[in-house]
Amino acid sequence: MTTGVTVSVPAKVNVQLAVGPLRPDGFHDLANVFFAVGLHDRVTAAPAETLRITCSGPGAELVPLDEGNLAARAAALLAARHGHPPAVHLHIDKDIPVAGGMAGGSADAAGALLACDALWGTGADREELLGLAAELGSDVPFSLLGGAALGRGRGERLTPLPVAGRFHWVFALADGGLSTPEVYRECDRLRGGEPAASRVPEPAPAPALLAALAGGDPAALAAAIAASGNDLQPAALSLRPALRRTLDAGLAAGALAGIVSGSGPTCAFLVKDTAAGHTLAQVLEASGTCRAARATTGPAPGAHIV
Ligand SMILES: C[C@@](CO)(OP(=O)(O)O)[C@H](O)COP(=O)(O)OP(=O)(O)OC[C@H]1O[C@@H](n2ccc(N)nc2=O)[C@H](O)[C@@H]1O
Ligand SMILES: Nc1ncnc2c1ncn2[C@@H]1O[C@H](COP(=O)(O)OP(=O)(O)O)[C@@H](O)[C@H]1O
Repeated sequence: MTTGVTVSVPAKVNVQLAVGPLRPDGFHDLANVFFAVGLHDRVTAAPAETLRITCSGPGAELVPLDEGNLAARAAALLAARHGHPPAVHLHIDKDIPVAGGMAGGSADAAGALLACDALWGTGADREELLGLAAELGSDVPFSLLGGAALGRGRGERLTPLPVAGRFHWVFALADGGLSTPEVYRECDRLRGGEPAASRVPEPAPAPALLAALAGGDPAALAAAIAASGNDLQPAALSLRPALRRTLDAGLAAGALAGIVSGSGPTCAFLVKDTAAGHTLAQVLEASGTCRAARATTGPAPGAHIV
């Protein structure tokens, strides 16, 4: 008897996020260098009469349990495409910070696609799942893929990137989230508003950053992050000035690089090894500039059945 299918899905950090002009459809063209890390949500799909969502873990109370939940939308989309009734109980066990700039909702959507496909036997291939993922959100395809990848377009057109070895990270989790559309709007405002925000040059990945990933060189990656960085960081800092203190605390404690993760407010710090990660996490927690700090590594594999 099938009791349920559980899928594990990683969080991401954007080691480079170059944001281009505001497009007429309200999105921005990106050069988005995604990197999957070892914080995971687990999505379990179990047989049910209707579509039902439950959620546990830190921040679960912030996750919508209605049809607005990205995992519910994923299940409904897959069901509709295959003429299957959208009947499933999805349980989300969260470890990815909610509204933290680490693609937690996208992870849950990717997890729901894979788990429902297995539970229902819809037999969607990789290409179909990636297409459905792109309909659900710009970051959802990468949650399926994992590893490291360059996202073009609004972030959904992926090219896998080679990475040598493992990179060590510490994530400083913040109290409260930031809204992704608000951060993009603030980015446009800081650029001088329309039409100036539409005249920004086309975004491009930094060759030195891609070489540092491929070479497995943390010092070179740190230099490339400092040089190319995250175009949404000024907007996140403008909306949440306290993040400056978090970044300063991590850098003062010896991190190789510090960067706001995507639209924030999580801050990501690159460190040289496991020991440095544990020390930095302790120092950050003691600094009072974050709610909690987590040391982990990447690249992590994309959504997979466990
Ligand atoms: C900023 C990033 C970086 O990876 O992630 P987060 O930090 O939110 O996790 C992504 O671009 C977030 O992608 P995702 O969260 O999937 O966004 P979507 O649901 O597709 O879009 C939400 C809203 O964000 C804005 N948006 C998103 C993507 C993009 N390339 N340009 C945009 O302007 C639009 O206002 C859009 O209506
Ligand atoms: N399964 C889900 N998990 C988390 N948030 C979700 C989910 N479905 C919808 N949301 C909504 O998406 C918003 C963005 O959450 P999330 O994807 O965690 O952050 P981010 O876009 O910063 O990476 C949340 O505030 C929440 O209202």
